[in-house]
Amino acid sequence: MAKQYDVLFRLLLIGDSGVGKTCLLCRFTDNEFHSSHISTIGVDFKMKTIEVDGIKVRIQIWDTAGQERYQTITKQYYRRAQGIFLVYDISSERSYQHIMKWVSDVDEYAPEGVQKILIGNKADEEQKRQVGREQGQQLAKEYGMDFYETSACTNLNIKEELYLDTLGDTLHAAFPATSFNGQRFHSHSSNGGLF
Ligand SMILES: Nc1nc2c(ncn2[C@@H]2O[C@H](COP(=O)(O)OP(=O)(O)OP(=O)(O)O)[C@@H](O)[C@H]2O)c(=O)[nH]1
Repeated sequence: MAKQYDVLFRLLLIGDSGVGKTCLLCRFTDNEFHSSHISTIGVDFKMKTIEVDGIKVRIQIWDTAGQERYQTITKQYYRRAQGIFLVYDISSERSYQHIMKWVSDVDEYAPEGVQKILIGNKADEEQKRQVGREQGQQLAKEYGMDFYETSACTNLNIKEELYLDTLGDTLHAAFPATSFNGQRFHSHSSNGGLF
């Protein structure tokens, strides 16, 4: 049977409960949005395969429960991640304040040098905004992270570039001939679940 991919990357979504991690994942992989909040139990994942300059890149995106009671389980997944999205909700100052705690968990449990990306989600909720864009930029700068404001609801900034930015250096190291400027031919998704 033909090999289904050339390289596999694991990305992890972390952040407080309710910031929109599951919705971001559903947008990434299935281009869907659900308005209900069903808290993730433990860990879940979905996959997406994209083709970059002829290289089949399988991206496994892990969605972790934000609730404190699952932290022992979720932290076990940090060490296998190549990229970590730290998510807060722009309408929740509290979720933004907690990013410091999530960063210290990454420092403790993830491999050294893992790519970190700060995400301010729910950017469509302008009227309820409690966290300025500059605050996000400032925090990202402080910790050496890239920063995006997104909306899983309106599909703002949720595109392949978001994770290709994260993985670009790693992919380039594995396939030096790849420029990442080539045409992306197709992508498809599949689901998987744990717990
Ligand atoms: N307006 C708006 N609502 C969103 C957005 N993303 C998620 N939500 C809503 O926020 C709520 C929580 O979203 P989830 O994706 O379930 O949150 P989570 O971070 O996975 O939560 P846990 O699984 O408990 O950790 C749901 O009601 C979503 O519909 C967004 O970009 N904009």
